[in-house]
Amino acid sequence: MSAAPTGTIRIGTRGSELARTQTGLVARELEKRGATTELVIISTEGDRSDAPLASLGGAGVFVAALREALLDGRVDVAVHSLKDLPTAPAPGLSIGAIPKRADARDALCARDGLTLQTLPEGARVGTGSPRRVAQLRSRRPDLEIVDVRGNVDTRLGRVASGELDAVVLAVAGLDRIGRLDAVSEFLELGPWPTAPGQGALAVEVRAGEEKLVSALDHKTSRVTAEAERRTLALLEAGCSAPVAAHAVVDDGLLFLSARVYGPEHHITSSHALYVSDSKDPAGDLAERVAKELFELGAADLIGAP
Ligand SMILES: NCc1[nH]cc(CCC(=O)O)c1CC(=O)O
Repeated sequence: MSAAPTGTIRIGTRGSELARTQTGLVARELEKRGATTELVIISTEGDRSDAPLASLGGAGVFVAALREALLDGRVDVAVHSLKDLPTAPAPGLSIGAIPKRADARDALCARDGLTLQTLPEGARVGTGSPRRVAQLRSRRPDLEIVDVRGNVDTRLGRVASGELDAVVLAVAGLDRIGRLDAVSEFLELGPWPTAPGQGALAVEVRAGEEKLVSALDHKTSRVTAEAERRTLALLEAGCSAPVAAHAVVDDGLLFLSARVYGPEHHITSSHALYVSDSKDPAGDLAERVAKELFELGAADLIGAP
């Protein structure tokens, strides 16, 4: 592979439509600020294989190939969906920017405009996420939940073909690929909190090269996403754990609510603190919330089969 022309920022992306669109958004923002960019598509084991994700080593396979390309110097920037990034820091790499976050909600995409309430008894609903499975079970124990994976378009196609009655997807992803038309019900974050970091992008660079992208960083998006992800890390739960979290900043106050789902019930903890009262508001708040979740029995729920 030849070196990039001087001054061109090479941005690595997965090949899916959603990934390319997300990367395009970041490229455009960098170009607005005077950079020249080039998209480099990195195909990953997760994209090439139909094997169950868990057998490939989890969602981390999508991330690992991009990180290798960064560390090898094949690309200068990698764009990830923040919720797909493991919470452990990657040696030699750094999240240089978390741009302004999109809608963090999930949506039901059902045939004929059906909602969670109006889906017929025993309807077939597709999702691959243990959190979404737990949420569906708690709202509608009668539904038949079908394990699905693949790109957003593939999942929507299984509803269009009649194989499934509905799928649950992130609003942010649907919006980015122009498929909000498929939504039959927006699921509000109070009753239906979503994955830590959902709706946010992570712009990763080699450590020390943060300046390349730091202009794209959005403070509020970073502190809220970080509070949610720090909670996940403290719970020692991975990206496939049935954990939901939602943080907002309002009038200088950072609110964080996190929920852990078990087979029979869920537990929730919510706290708030003034951002200006702490050197590490996201970390401090996450600690309070995680501590309370442990007191409520989180360890048993996360360990439950
Ligand atoms: N796990 C796949 C994934 N990773 C990021 C998004 C959507 C975009 C986002 O949440 O930022 C999706 C699809 C989905 O969950 O519907």
